Amino acid sequence: MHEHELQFHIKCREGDVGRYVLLPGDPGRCEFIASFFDNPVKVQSNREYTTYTGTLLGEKVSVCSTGIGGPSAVIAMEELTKIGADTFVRVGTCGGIKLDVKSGDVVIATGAIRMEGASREYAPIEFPAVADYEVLTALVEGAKALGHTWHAGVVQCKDSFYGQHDPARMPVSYELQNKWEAWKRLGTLSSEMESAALFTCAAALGVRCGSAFHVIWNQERDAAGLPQDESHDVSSAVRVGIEAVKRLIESDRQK
Ligand SMILES: O=P(O)(O)O[C@H]1O[C@H](CO)[C@@H](O)[C@H]1O
Ligand SMILES: O=c1cc[nH]c(=O)[nH]1
Repeated sequence: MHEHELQFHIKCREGDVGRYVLLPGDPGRCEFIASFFDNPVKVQSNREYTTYTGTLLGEKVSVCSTGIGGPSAVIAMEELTKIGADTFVRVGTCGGIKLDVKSGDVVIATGAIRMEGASREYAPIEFPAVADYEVLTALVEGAKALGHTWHAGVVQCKDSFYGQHDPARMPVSYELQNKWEAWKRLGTLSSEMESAALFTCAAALGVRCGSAFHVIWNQERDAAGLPQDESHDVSSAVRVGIEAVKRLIESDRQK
């Protein structure tokens, strides 16, 4: 499929999106993210993929939702790359694992555990799913500038949301629970679903990708009997993502 052609899933073509694209999972988050752009326009909506384009600092930027999980996320990345995007910032939600990661905090992924399927079709399992250094740095600088409570480190990705939340119910509980214990001992910050596939796909395509998340809750704090809220306001993570894109635009202009 060529760049001038309408892409099969996102239904966008060359010219519809900017070089910089924010990638939320939830299509319902796109309008809010686009409200930070100048002159945002809804470009398309098909399946889980809703796309808006506008500008930041005079540069064309877009937001495109990816749905839940690695398979649909890498379809978005593949098709957006074909029509000119080369820098991706996932803005998602996650559940905390490390005890000091609390509801309402922002987590920035330095790398992602590949306990999912899509990345295995891009790289052997020995290849690490890591964030692009420039995007990662921009996200950390953005979080610091905005004064949010943030953490940077490894996140875990999986394909089954309920395998994370109710592992004992699964016939493979012996595997899920033992691995979860390992992620805890290894200091893993939180769990989400798309970054491992996106980071690995980005490496295969030669594009840049990083991720920032709003922490909804922390099941390990619950298990430890620690105080715990549940927060669904994703605006801090979105602002960190927008701030990072602005920083990337500025630093790319210096190159
Ligand atoms: O809020 P989003 O970006 O969808 O991210 C997280 O939320 C979904 C699960 O509820 C998964 O997509 C997970 O990665
Ligand atoms: O606990 C959570 C919260 C958001 N997304 C996940 O995958 N897990």
